[in-house]
Amino acid sequence: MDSAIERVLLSEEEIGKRVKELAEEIRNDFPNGDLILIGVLKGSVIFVADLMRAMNINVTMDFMAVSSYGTSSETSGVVRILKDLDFDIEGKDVIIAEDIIDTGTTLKYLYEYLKARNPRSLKICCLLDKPARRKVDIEGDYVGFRIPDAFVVGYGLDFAEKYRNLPYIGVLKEDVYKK
Ligand SMILES: O=P(O)(O)OC[C@H]1O[C@H](OP(=O)(O)OP(=O)(O)O)[C@H](O)[C@@H]1O
Ligand code: HPA
Ligand SMILES: [Mg+2]
Repeated sequence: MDSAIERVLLSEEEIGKRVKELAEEIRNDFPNGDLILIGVLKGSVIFVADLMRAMNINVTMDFMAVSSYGTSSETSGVVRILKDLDFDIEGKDVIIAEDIIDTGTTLKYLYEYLKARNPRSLKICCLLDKPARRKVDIEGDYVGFRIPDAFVVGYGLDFAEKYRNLPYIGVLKEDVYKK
């Protein structure tokens, strides 16, 4: 285990199993496929890659880049769009795939922003949900795990751009981010 990690919250096996279940839930809701899966850079990259391969239906992948955390462990509350979609989503079935809903600031902003482009349907799929920290009213339609209020890294999630490549999700030691 990496020395910056206090404890493993979700093992590689637990994550893999749950991602497959989420993919199946989505496939059951959209059996004809033709979905657009929108990943939110960079945290969702590993989740999106695993989720779409487990779905077994036609999906198109696109990414948006927004940033509110920068290199900190606290959200700035201001969401900036750094990269917009490559495709038009009007009349399409769209799922936003996120690694985590924490305060909800990022997803709330993104949801309203994409809704205004008139997709046929717009759903939220998030691997992790930290309800204790929520500041705005937003819920995932497909939620992997509800987790306690701790700063977590791994499986795409970073602290100051590090630890994204850990295969598990772990709680970061406090002295690493409170220094
Ligand atoms: O619910 P919130 O409080 O808004 O937090 C969740 C968002 O914050 C993180 O992104 P970050 O801005 O760190 O970018 P990254 O994905 O590149 O790490 C995370 O990946 C989510 O997108
Ligand atoms: O717990 C977290 N870990 C990493 N990035 C995050 N962005 C919001 N919450 C988190
Ligand atoms: Mg981050």
